[in-house]
Amino acid sequence: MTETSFLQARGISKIFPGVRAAGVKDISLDIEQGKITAIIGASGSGKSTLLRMLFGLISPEQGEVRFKDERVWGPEEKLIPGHDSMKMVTQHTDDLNTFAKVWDNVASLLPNTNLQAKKEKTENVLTQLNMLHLATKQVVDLSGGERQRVAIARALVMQPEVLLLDEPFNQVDTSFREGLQQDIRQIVKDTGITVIMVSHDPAEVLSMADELIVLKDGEILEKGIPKALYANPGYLYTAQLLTNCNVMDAAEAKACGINADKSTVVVYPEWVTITHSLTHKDWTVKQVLFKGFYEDLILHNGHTQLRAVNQEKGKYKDGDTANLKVKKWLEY
Ligand SMILES: Nc1ncnc2c1ncn2[C@@H]1O[C@H](COP(=O)(O)OP(=O)(O)OP(=O)(O)O)[C@@H](O)[C@H]1O
Repeated sequence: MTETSFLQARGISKIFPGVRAAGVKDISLDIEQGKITAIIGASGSGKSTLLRMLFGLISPEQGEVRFKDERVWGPEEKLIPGHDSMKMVTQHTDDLNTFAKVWDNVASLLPNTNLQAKKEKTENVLTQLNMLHLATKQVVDLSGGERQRVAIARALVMQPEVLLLDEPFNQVDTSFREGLQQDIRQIVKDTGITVIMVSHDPAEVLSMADELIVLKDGEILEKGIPKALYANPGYLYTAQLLTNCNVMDAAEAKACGINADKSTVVVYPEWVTITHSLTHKDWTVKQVLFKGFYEDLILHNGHTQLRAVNQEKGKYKDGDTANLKVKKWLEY
């Protein structure tokens, strides 16, 4: 078995009939063991369908999914749909028993054949997810973020080889989200579990994933490691998924000092440097948006609007004139 044959899809398709026959079209991919792979794409691009096919919840109409060189069976071929070595967590934590304690929600999934092992496994997983202190609380008394942790603990206690996460942090507020993301990264490091996640959040996929797969209209547009894809996305679509970038035509780019060969120019906000200027009055600060440890400046030159990151908070106010320089840009 080669390293790349851990989990693989070969030419899988699933088209849902309708006005715009949508779904997943002829996808082939290899998921590396012990890594976090994130599937990103616009709404309706087929992310969830792909994840569900990898798990065996949807049968491909063409092609096949293989896990450790064996076919992943679809729901028609298996009594309990979903591969036994995989577990999936979505944003809907419906299968939690809200009136039972956290401990029982997790432990109840394990057999009673070895009570000591049952206790140890439950304790381990609650410790890994930093929720041992909540063990005796009823789920009904937990916050949305804590409930998501219970759902993940229930998946992990079964010691799956693959954990599939379909936007599991959607309902979780930012502070909770980051803690959970860190814990999952740590669990991957400690246990070697393989994670495949679907997410809309650029910050989340960039910080968590080892590999990104970009889906567009049911097909893989490109893939790569987050740093490389962020720095040099092959498509405008990817750049817009990964960052709130400035998109201009060649004439607008010229006003920013860019001589572009192609028709579309992309400038990330952090690639714009600004200096106060009393002589160059081309650009005016239209808005200063406080972002915590930095500011976003919305600059205007009469025709073009540009978003720039400013680390020197308080330096600019609405109406200031500014000189700007673009350090880097992408052309499409
Ligand atoms: N059971 C279904 N029946 C009909 N069409 C479906 C079904 N499931 C998905 N689709 C369609 O297939 C396309 C892909 O859906 P999917 O949920 O995989 O996309 P997604 O990228 O996960 O979207 P989102 O980010 O909005 O969740 C969409 O156009 C969707 O409407």
